[in-house]
Amino acid sequence: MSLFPDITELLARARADLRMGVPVVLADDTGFSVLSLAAETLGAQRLADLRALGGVPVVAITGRRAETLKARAYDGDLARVVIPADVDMAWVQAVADPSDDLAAPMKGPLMTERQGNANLHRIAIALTKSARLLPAAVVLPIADGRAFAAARGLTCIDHALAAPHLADRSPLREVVAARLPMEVSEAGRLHVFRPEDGGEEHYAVEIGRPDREKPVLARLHSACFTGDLMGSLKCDCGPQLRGALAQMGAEGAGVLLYLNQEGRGIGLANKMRAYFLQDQGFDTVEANHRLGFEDDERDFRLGSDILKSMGFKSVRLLTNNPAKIAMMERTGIAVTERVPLKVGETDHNRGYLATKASKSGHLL
Ligand SMILES: Nc1nc2c(ncn2[C@@H]2O[C@H](COP(=O)(O)OP(=O)(O)OP(=O)(O)O)[C@@H](O)[C@H]2O)c(=O)[nH]1
Ligand SMILES: [Zn+2]
Repeated sequence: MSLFPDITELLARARADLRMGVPVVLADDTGFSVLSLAAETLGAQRLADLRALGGVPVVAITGRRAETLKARAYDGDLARVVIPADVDMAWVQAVADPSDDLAAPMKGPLMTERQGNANLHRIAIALTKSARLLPAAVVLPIADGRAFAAARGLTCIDHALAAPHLADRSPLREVVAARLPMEVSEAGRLHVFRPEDGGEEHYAVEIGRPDREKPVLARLHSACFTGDLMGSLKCDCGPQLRGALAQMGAEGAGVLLYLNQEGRGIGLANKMRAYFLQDQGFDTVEANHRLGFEDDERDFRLGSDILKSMGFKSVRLLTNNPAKIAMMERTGIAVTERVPLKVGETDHNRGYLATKASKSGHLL
């Protein structure tokens, strides 16, 4: 029945709910269900109301965050930290947010759950990540979640339907393309791609009319508000963006994908949290881990999705990142040449570039 929202639509709704601080219900096929809220947007009243339901609420955090907090992650990739009855909102937020880890370390040991199934907690964390919030969810088991959700107008997510969607990217559709004369080339065109799941749109800037049968000069650029637009000296994104476009203009052909994966896929707010940690002495990778993220949360497969839908089969890829080359090759876009893109080293980003080379395998 097409007048009911499908799982993609329900997930989009759940992301919006979590960003606003509204709970969502997660349910599996065994009759187990939980109420889940994003730790970042949890309000004091909702915590009190959650407690009034009875049972033991936990904060589900990633294994990365658990490592920093020295909490035992019995589920491997995540830990279920019990919320003691006598703590307040600030405690929950300190579990999720590393900003005060050094100034006001949490008094441990944190108790983590070992029994039971963490599948719904895993979905809860994945939802907070895809909502670009801190990767931490307050989770409480409830009886008959589907009826609970229906009675309160809450979004209810079915585990079996949601799991494959959260692990994969959503199909993209080209919405529009139009001529865009630019400084580097008057023969520019901007294409806008929209995912089915209500997520971020991505763009392709096509320069000239590249031959689809030959390798095209291409760049997969990830959004960096601070570097691309503000002239930040902390990274090399702005010069890379302009350098890539200039080279395409000079050659008369190329395609630059502008992927809205700000902060290597963690969003601008989390990237700024990472910058706050970097000012405390952590490097770019350590900062991501302390927040509970992996080094790089981007999905480059959508780059090959866009290139293929534009008719390209092979690329000369402007990059220093071997992961991008590997992902293109694995997803059916041949990389005939790596074109190095070394521009914009400053006193401020020298350490950042060195960390990317030593920890993330970037080519110098
Ligand atoms: N989380 C996090 N993201 C950052 C930081 N500095 C820059 N970024 C983001 O990193 C991404 C940079 O991506 P790219 O320019 O594609 O860089 P790359 O993966 O190094 O690959 P190439 O530039 O192709 O060699 C952008 O999304 C930036 O917003 C940081 O310190 N932390
Ligand atoms: Zn940047």
